Amino acid sequence: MQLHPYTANSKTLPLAITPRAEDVIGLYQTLDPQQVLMRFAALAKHCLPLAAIRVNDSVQLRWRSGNTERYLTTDCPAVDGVHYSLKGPLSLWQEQLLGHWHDALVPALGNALMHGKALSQARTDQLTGLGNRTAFAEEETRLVARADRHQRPFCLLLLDLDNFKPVNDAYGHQRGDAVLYRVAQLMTSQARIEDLCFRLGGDEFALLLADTDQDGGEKLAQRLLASLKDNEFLASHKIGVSMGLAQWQPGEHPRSLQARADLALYQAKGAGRGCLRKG
Ligand SMILES: Nc1nc2c(ncn2[C@@H]2O[C@H](COP(=O)(O)OP(=O)(O)OP(=O)(O)O)[C@@H](O)[C@H]2O)c(=O)[nH]1
Repeated sequence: MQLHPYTANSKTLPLAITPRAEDVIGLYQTLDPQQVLMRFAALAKHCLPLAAIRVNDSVQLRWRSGNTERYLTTDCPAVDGVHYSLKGPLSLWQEQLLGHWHDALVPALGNALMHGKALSQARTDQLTGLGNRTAFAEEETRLVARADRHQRPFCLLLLDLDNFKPVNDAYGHQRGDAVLYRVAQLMTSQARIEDLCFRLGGDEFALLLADTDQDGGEKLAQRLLASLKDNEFLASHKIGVSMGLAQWQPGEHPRSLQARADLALYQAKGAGRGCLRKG
């Protein structure tokens, strides 16, 4: 089966899908992986029962042949092409059909997946793997809309490390990076799965706590504070953490919530650091 090249720039951002893929799925410069998958699944239904499932960076196409379930997996493409594997014996026409799909659609899927990956990288802090400031702003806006609609509480917890600069100065940036990474690890291990953790920049972190009121937020903050204090690596570098907590008020603008949490953080710094203040 011939692999069609896809167009990508030096940063492997997808620029266009191949003309043939365009013919078949009827999408021009498709950039949304979900859209491509939905279109793909819709097309596939005309031929035989099949579902397209996104599994991490792969797309798995599933269908039934008699009583046997078969699948084809496309991996997220390397720069030189798309890898795929076929499971189970196929009839000639199935092979032809898959070949046709493969030729036409896999490059498009590859492009779309790469775009998804690029989008996700643009929202990720490369050092810690947490969401970055862009992701924070998007998620905060989303939470405000959700809380408004469902009348649910949510909290913003801001963290700022104490005495971080001396670590960089005394041991170098690599050690400073290790401190930041450890803080991120402790944040994610203490938070619930639905809490969202971010590094806003430098030694500033944030947590968005969905469906959580001030009391719930305080419990998490105190637990996190204790685990940060107990951490030997951080303690050996005399790293502390100050925190500011604010619960979103109905109708409140995200900027105002941030300002209240920021003020609380400032008060925690003023109160001697290593503690939590509420806004
Ligand atoms: N290692 C490392 N350092 C960084 C990074 N980003 C910012 N910094 C450093 O973080 C430090 C932040 O400075 P401050 O906010 O004054 O740090 P601090 O000593 O914790 O100050 P207080 O909050 O007043 O206790 C600066 O020295 C920055 O150079 C990074 O990605 N890696």
